Amino acid sequence: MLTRIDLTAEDRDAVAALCAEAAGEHPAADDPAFLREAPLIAHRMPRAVRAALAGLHADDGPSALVIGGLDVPDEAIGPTPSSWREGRPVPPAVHRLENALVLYSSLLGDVFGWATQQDGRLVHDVVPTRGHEDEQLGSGSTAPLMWHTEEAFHPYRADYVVLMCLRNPDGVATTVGGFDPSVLTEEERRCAFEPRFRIRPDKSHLQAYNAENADRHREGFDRTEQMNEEPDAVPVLFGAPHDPFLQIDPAYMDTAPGDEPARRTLDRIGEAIEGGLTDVPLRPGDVVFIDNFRLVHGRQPFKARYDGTDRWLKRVNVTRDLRKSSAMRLPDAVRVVV
Ligand SMILES: O=C(O)CCC(=O)C(=O)O
Ligand SMILES: [Fe+2]
Repeated sequence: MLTRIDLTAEDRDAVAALCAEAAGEHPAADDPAFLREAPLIAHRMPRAVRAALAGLHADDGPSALVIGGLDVPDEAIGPTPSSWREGRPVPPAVHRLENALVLYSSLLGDVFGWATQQDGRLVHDVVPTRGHEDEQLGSGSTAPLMWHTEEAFHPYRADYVVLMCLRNPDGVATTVGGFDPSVLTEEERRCAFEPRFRIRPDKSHLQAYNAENADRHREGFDRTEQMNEEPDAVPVLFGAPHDPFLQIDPAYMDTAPGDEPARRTLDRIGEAIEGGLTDVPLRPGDVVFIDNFRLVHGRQPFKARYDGTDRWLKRVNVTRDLRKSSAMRLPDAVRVVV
């Protein structure tokens, strides 16, 4: 399910040099000119990095990859922000690490964001936030974050979710799991491929969690509201019957009232996933790439400290084809899906 490579000392220096060079030329990791150039710069990444990401992209082996070994200077990155809204301006050491995240990611596809999440930012902060402890959100803590497909509700969800660890003092694990369709009966398999399931947006896409750009992104909030009130019926499995893709988020999902076979099928898939979850405790400098069509992910519970030393991840969404969402993007923000 998961492979891991660690940068050699030489490769670590090479990656750091590219990130520093880019930081000298572009003001931020989400700067449009940097994003435009990132695939080109990434051609100069060490061969081991390019080979590992090409392997994931080929889609014929393990569906998650950890690239470890980036240097994270704990002092220089500053305190863990208390929410995704904080942490600006980005300290130079964090800017360079965000560059690494974008450069790695651009070897897989196009980095993009959501108008309705973290105010349309492309590089997200995943940090525990006061008041969210028991929420099914990246900013939760005491409650386990139930495994899910990222943006399972959305037709243009990421092909890959990429998480970079800056800090994780208690070794809290990200969970990763896949699904083996052979556990289903023929009838259940047919049911899973039929549009009998409804997936709602998670709370991070609600306007209340995104106050600042509410007007600019009105269309996006209206659409998510609509998806929340009247979710389309979708299948839970799609693609090749013998090797299906998965869209599932049990915490935000149901079946039509009275559709017992669909309920049973969903439960069966859920049990199988649950039984095969793997803990991936990220260390500072680890970047995990998760194939969001094949694997689900979540997080073990933990106790937040709220003292600037908390667990801190950076997250980007990557699509293999930004064009497919063109009808749902803002004209002046080509990488933001509304
Ligand atoms: O905190 C984690 O390890 C995962 C959180 C998560 O699900 C996400 O950021 O999409
Ligand atoms: Fe997630």
